[in-house]
Amino acid sequence: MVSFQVKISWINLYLNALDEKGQPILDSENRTLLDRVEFHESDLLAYCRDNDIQLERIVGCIPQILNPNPDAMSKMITENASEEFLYSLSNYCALQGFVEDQFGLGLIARAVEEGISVIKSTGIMIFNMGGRPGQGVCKRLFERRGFCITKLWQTKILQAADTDISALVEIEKNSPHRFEFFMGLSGDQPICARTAWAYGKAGGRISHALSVYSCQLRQPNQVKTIFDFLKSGFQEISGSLDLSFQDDSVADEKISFLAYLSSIFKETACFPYEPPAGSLRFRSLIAGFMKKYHHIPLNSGNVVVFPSRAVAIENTLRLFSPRLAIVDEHLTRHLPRQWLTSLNIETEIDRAANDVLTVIDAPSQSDLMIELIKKLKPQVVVTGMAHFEAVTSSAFVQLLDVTREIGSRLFLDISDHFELSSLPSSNGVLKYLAGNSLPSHAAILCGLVKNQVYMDLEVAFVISEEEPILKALSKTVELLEGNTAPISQYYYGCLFHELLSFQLPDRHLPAQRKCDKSASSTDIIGFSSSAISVLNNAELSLDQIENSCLIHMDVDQSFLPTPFPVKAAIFESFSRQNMSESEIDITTSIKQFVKTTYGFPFGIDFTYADSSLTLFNKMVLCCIQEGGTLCFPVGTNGSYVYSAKFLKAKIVNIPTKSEEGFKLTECALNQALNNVKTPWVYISGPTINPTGRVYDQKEIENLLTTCAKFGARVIIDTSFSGLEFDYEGWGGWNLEGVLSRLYLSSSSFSVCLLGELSSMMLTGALKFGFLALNQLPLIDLFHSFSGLSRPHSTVKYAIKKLLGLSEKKSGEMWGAVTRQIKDLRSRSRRLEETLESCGWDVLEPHAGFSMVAKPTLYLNKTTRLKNAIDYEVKLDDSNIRGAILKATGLCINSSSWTGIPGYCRFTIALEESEFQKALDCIAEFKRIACL
Ligand SMILES: C[S@@+](CC[C@H](N)C(=O)[O-])C[C@H]1O[C@@H](n2cnc3c(N)ncnc32)[C@H](O)[C@@H]1O
Ligand code: MET
Repeated sequence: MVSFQVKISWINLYLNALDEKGQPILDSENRTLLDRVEFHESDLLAYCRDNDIQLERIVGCIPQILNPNPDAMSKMITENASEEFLYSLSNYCALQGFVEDQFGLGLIARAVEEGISVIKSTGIMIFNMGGRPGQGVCKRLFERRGFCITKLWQTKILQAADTDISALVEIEKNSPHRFEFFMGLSGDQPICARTAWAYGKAGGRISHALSVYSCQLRQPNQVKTIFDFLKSGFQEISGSLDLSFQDDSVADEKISFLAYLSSIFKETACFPYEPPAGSLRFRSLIAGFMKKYHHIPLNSGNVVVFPSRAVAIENTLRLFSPRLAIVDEHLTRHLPRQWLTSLNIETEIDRAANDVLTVIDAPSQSDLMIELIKKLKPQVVVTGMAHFEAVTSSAFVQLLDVTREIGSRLFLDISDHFELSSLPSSNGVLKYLAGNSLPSHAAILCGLVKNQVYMDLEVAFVISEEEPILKALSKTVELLEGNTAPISQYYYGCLFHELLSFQLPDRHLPAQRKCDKSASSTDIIGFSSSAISVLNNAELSLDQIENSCLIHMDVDQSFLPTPFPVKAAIFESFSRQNMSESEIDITTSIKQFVKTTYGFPFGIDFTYADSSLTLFNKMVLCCIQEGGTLCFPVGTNGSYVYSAKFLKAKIVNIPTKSEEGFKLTECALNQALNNVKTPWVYISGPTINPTGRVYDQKEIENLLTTCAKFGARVIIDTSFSGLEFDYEGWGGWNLEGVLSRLYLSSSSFSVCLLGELSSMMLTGALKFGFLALNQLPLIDLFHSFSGLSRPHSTVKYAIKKLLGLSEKKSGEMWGAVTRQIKDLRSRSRRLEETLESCGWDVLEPHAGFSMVAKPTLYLNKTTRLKNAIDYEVKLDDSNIRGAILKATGLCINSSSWTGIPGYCRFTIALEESEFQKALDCIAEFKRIACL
């Protein structure tokens, strides 16, 4: 209220508080109104907010029509403001910067948002709401902010004669929205503001609905957390927020996730490292849920997380590479088309030569499935369960028995019967596992596929009680997917957490479980030979040892602070509902991006995945199908090379030289391709990972020209680019001219562009990979491998938004990227200095967050390492990784990973304090090794 109102209100209060004789009127508690009422001058609830007053009730009757003279409202309210102006304040409001302004409800919206921060959890807000915008609009204002509404009263009143409704007419002129008036008090057909205004002008009486809303927050603390976060600079997003759902439990799910996201964005600047098997917290929560709700004694180590059920099934089949697998017909849709044939069963010899896996579809009804298993004797069975069989454990027991007898591995999919509910219905498989341990030949697969808030937001997990299987599955995720999108793990982690906090700690000791007989190990299929060789020899991520904190300079991910626009885009993507196709149409943006960034207007088919590694792997499969040979320059990101080996690709390494910064040259490429029949050349660029060197325009033109000469297929991987230190000096790429020319000269030559936007867009854990293809047979072949971890629509929305922001060569996003590049450059220098002073020879990087160095001082040195056990080791360029890890807890990649003899790899996009610790570790290692 404004100041003169305060004075009038006091007068009114006295008139009400005293009787005719001037004596105080006492209420039942012997108090007067004077003891209970205060008046303060305040812009809406500012007084309460500034004085930390928490309210039980907020009652408001405030203007809901824009002033017909918008300039009037921008005047300061002063003691000597004109009477006319002060009067107008009781009827009109100004634009408030809320989406509800478009209905004149901006002031109400602001009052509600201010109310959220000052109301007590059980408090109630009561508002007089003119029904002119329509009941739907009025209710939505509250509901999308997490309120439930009770209508206390409703009537129809004449439009106040002193209030000009022409602002509403103006709104109707510029939008399809129609307000709701009535002719006289008895009219029951609504008329719009324009008609009402004309009718009123001509002497007619117009009316509108008036309701009294009583509003209460559904999840007060969580909604307060969300708005608290939005107020910390993310105000613009509040227009997108939509917390209303038909079903209360769905609304609660969204509210609790957004509150969780608010708190992590507020507290932490970056997403932490998560192991490939899945976030430790998430896996512990899954295990905790199994323990508390289903009495199955599992721990986080029994759980491996996958991006989706389809990916889990395909990857598992690749790990075992069985001759024959039987897969539930509902689960074969995303398997490679090449597998879905029965033609190979008979011709055992052909099969061995082609190394093709055959998958037979089967109905999930257990008697039919069992019959098929008995007849066909598959090595792997993946099946779900019919609904009528899922309640008791008998069908599961039968499946366990028959697969054990035959010597098949069983993966049982319980996705359709798994409920994330505080009262989960009976589930035969889980009931069985409460009393029996899971036999070694069986594992449980579960996709979380029933999301009603964010359709298709999927994560899957596999449960096993076999250590080697769990380890191998985790490594398979690492090799084929890289990681499971952390944001999806956060989402479901939040749900599990809510369910667990709902339950009292279990005070019963877990029941003794029976140990099931296992199949004899000779009968049962083991991992494929390529899998064994990669799993045993590849330098994959190191397992976090409980309670020890490893420092990861061996992960291709940025742990630098997530900048403001990125947080905003992610939060907004989860705030929304009903996104339109155009808002998540990422292809237009990516097309534009590759055209302006690399001069690559050639893509006709775009595919997206959670990571570029996943897309690369599908390309490897295409290469294998075409009988091609993958050619990697020496000094390629080890993860790519290991994945190609795991997938059994034919591989040729093209030599690179130290004096050329381990860059691929035309000459070396020429020599190598001379001896390869169907070459597929992998080029990481413009920025090369791991060396951090850059190919300039001339260099890439020469390389492409050579590739074209041999009709090679080229995979240009831009995933690590966009953070070049000296952009001006380097000048960027424009491939359009050279490729147009080369495409004319060779028909089998083709270039596909692979990329990932996380590093250059600073999205950290929010990964988004794309692949642009432009040759038809290859496109068809590529799509025969459809089992991809596809980015969720929220990711597409956020990435599209950020791409839009990045296009502007100014503004907050641009500033953040520029700062990041400067920061990485200075870090690369700091690391270089430390390494040089500790006896390493560094190859100075020119871009990105990965660099290589040679441990010259340490090679062939025999060192005594003191750790849990003392041991002596003669250091070389590959065991130095283990030695540094044991001595200091720092993880780097050795030369086995970089492929460059002598050179180890370091990533530098660590959280600042971690980076400093890493530098200390390098110095510490020198002290230890040179004792
Ligand atoms: C229709 S009158 C209602 C008066 C009285 N409260 C009642 O319910 O009868 C609307 C009131 O809202 C007040 N108002 C308008 N904008 C305001 C703001 N930003 N902060 C506080 N009060 C405001 C006006 O001063 C006016 O007293
Ligand atoms: N006379 C105003 C109107 O018609 C009421 C102002 S305060 C809710 O909306």
